[in-house]
Amino acid sequence: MTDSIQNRGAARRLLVIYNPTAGGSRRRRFEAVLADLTDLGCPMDVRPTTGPGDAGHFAAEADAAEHDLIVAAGGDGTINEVVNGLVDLTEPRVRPPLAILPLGTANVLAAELGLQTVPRQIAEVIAGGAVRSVCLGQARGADGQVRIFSLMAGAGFDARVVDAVDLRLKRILGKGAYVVESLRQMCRRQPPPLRVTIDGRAYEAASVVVSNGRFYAGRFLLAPEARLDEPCLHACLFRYGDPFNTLRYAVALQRGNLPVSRGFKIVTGQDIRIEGEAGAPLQADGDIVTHIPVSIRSLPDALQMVTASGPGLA
Ligand SMILES: Nc1ncnc2c1ncn2[C@@H]1O[C@H](COP(=O)(O)OP(=O)(O)OP(=O)(O)O)[C@@H](O)[C@H]1O
Repeated sequence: MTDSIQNRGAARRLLVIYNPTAGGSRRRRFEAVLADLTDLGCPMDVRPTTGPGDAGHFAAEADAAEHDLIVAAGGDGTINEVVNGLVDLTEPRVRPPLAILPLGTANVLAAELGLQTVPRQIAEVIAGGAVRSVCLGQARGADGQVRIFSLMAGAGFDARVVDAVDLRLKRILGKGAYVVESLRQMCRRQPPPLRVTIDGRAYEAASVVVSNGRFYAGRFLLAPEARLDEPCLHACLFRYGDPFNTLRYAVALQRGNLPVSRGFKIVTGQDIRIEGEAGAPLQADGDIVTHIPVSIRSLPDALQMVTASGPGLA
């Protein structure tokens, strides 16, 4: 499939799955990219979503005979839905590769793939960027449902923040809403530690983020050795959960030195089990998808993606 799309010669035929509410509506960027794609000769069908779930259904219905590429236009949540629609583990069939048009607040996957927010650059990557295999993660939660993630899955502090963040405030403040919720969560009761088992070895942590890529919450460095095209998950273990250390971790993340901070450790692995207080939430790619206990594993070469030459690729 990769070769056929690159050797076809003709402009890529696109199916654009568009979340009009992403990032508090970045309509101008969206329209500028579509205009540039038209300039570059790409024929396209645009399918706007009307609510949660649509993006996944549109992706699952995509037909490689009609479209050469799916373009997920939205934030990391929309991209996650599209990825879950494209990767059907029970009934594998040929589906078009995925490109992204970042319109969200954090756009972590765009950062991994080396995409900027300049419309012309985004359009050029969609129209002509190389197609590569990337690895994904799979989380099976307490409800038995499988959810796929491209970036990360987290339990503990960050999942509680994602779970409780005020979505109306997010529309107004963007990332600032997460800062407000983080401060609120710091003042709340600290739950018992998580037990994280990585390829058979057990660890204890206040929080864990299982990362498939390098970045977190934008372009902040979390797991420097992680690469999307390598089949290995990086379990980032936060030993402490008290307010002082949580604040210290947040400052270190901002400064780029979290990976060498005291009480932070990265353990790589393929199979990861997270246990702890029953019913505690698990976030994947920035949305709550299930609850612990959860089993996570790496899915090698699970998806074809259009990329620039980003830092998140080996
Ligand atoms: N038309 C729609 N109306 C309301 N919600 C939608 C619609 N389409 C998709 N959604 C939901 O919006 C949620 C958030 O979307 P998305 O993550 O793309 O944007 P964002 O939250 O602004 O960006 P980021 O993830 O970078 O913070 C998704 O989980 C998706 O289910």
